[in-house]
Amino acid sequence: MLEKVHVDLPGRAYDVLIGPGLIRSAGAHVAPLLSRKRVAVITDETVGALHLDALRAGLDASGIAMEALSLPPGEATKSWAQLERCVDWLLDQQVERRDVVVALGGGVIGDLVGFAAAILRRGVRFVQIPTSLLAQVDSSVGGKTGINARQGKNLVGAFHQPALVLADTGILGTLRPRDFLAGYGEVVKYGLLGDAAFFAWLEENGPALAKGDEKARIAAVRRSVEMKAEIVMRDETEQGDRALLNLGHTFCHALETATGYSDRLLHGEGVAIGCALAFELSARLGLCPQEEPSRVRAHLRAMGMKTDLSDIEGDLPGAEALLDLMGQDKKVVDGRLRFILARGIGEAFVTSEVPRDTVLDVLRDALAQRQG
Ligand SMILES: O=C(O)C(=O)C[C@@H](O)[C@H](O)[C@H](O)COP(=O)(O)O
Repeated sequence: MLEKVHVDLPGRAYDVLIGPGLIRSAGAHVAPLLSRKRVAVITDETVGALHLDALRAGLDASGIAMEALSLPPGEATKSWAQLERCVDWLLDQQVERRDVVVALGGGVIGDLVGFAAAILRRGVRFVQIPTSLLAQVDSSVGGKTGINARQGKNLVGAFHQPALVLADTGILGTLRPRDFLAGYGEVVKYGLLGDAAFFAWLEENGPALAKGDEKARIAAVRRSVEMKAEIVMRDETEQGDRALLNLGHTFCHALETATGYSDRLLHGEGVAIGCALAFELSARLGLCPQEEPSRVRAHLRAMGMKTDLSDIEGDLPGAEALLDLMGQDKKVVDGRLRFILARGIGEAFVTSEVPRDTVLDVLRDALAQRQG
């Protein structure tokens, strides 16, 4: 029942293995990468309590010793302070250039540990063992690593590809429903950006997938990773096409900064809301019929997901302030915002031809609904 997606980057090719039981069999997959039989694992306290013993047993079965560091869970861990802590600990463990660091956790741990590996001794290999749906379908693949800065999300980082990704779908059942659905926001993104048939499949199979249908989960993770791998192989460092993977993220990152990277809004929830706003903006600009954003929203609602700004509790800044936060987006060129818009479901494209006033109108209307 194991699926494999190969990310074929010259000199940095790697496999993404997808299926149940991969943590318990991790040793067999990691062993070929090792020059000595030990690894340094970094995780968070929640994931560590659930999966560290299984990983230790899985490595031990292949004679691999492990040392582990557990960090606090949550987006606030993607910080300078925790980066320093990781690097300091890895140096204390005398991790050498030919060793392998393992990131066991969700997107926060994968991004942070990947960045620590990228700068440790100018680059050490790392293995991603993503434990959230979001990390399995998105952040563990493609080599974007980094931390957040006071000025915005993911503003400090490096491209550093993993040497292997083990996406153990058997453990997705340990996720809180809220975290599972947040990850599903990224799954929907793939259908919206480039595969209308996949989006239609999600409309039909999303509810079963959320309830725990293992076959549907594997199929969704596989298709998402396949789409991500295709785009990353075309454009590893986001000079062009890779920006498509940022659908919904310009809005999302501004909202995450506005809500202080807190529990008020999980990253995947922001992506879902951001995708709905990107489709709304596309319809306002006459790029697609109004039925398209309505269909996007209908699916997110049917899945019980956050869909609109009115689903975010507490205060939000005004439209102008949100637009200012978007100005920190990494896609900005010569001070001009670039958006991922769509001519329809599955037909996204990158453009900087977006009038500021139309974006403000969309934001103002979305904010007005919160009062309504
Ligand atoms: O891998 C990519 O490329 C993506 O844009 C995937 C995003 O879903 C992901 O959240 C990424 O970390 C955001 O990248 P950023 O460059 O906008 O920080």
